[in-house]
Amino acid sequence: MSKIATITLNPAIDLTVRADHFQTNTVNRGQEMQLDAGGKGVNVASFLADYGHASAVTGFLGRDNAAIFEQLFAQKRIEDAFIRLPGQTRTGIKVIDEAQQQTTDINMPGLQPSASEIEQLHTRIQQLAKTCDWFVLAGHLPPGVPITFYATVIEQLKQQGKNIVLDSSQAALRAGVQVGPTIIKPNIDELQQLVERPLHDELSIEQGARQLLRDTTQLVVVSMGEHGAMFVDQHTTLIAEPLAVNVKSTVGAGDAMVAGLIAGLSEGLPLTECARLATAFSAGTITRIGPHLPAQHILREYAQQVQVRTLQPTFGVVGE
Ligand SMILES: Nc1ncnc2c1ncn2[C@@H]1O[C@H](COP(=O)(O)OP(=O)(O)OP(=O)(O)O)[C@@H](O)[C@H]1O
Ligand SMILES: O=P(O)(O)OC[C@@]1(O)O[C@H](CO)[C@@H](O)[C@@H]1O
Repeated sequence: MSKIATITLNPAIDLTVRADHFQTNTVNRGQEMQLDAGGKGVNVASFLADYGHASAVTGFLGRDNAAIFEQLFAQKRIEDAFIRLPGQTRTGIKVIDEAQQQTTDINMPGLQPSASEIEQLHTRIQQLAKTCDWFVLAGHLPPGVPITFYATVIEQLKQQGKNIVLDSSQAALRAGVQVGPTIIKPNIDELQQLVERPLHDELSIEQGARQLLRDTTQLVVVSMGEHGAMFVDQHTTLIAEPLAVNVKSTVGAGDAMVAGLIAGLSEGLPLTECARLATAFSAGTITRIGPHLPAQHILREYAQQVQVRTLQPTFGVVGE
């Protein structure tokens, strides 16, 4: 079975507050509150562990509040290859409103690593490359890290024949996309930023996603929230409809999709089945708070329920 490494330069302790009928500029009353170790790559590793896949995590963790992460890694047998920095990992505020089915995020900038700590991380990634076949590069870069960080790592890992999934945003995503990671997982906002135009319907989203394909980028997965997800490769465009579940929190829904996709691909499943499994992982996490999934047999049942349809691909339309 493939071993997977996730790289999170800017993890977060997610403070989720449920405040139904949440409104800005007024006093809100909360109903429940929970703290979880989070950040995109941490979530991906946590979901993979729930499904029985071994993984390693790296990036930067603040030494002063690392305990919540260390507990998660120990509980789920995730290899902890994080570099410790002085200070505290950022906190991410997540306000969930079950009544209006809304999630509001406030993400802080995070701890700034020094140049030598960034160098240490490059070395750590090279060490992980000795045992891992899949690399997930995920999340916003912290202050002080060059926006070309992901691009540099992708180029190195590609030369070593690794599979790389990129899930980031803004300039770091743009730079990373240019060097051709194996898979890119933008949401609609991120895809719009990349192609610099509004994407209003399935056809325009498909054209935008197809623009990112190249020799080395074999698959673009566009997550579309309550509208499901689009899977675009050289030959096919699939749309996986979301499952009708009772949504508690959508935090980490995209990370679950990345985890499900890798689980499917490393099992050698065809794209349609990968799309089903990825959607099942997302459905499994949005029914709860925190980066956790239901048991494997429930995920497999969910996967069987996911409707996947084919969209007629529009080869060559954009950029002609
Ligand atoms: N309200 C919803 N109802 C049903 N399924 C949902 C809903 N929101 C998200 N999903 C499922 O989760 C998947 C990923 O969601 P989304 O597009 O919100 O990811 P994302 O923006 O990358 O999330 P994050 O960055 O928080 O991980 C969707 O493709 C869909 O299958
Ligand atoms: O600031 P970034 O790195 O873009 O996103 C961070 C974050 O919102 O992503 C995860 C959900 O995907 C959360 O656990 C975490 O707080």
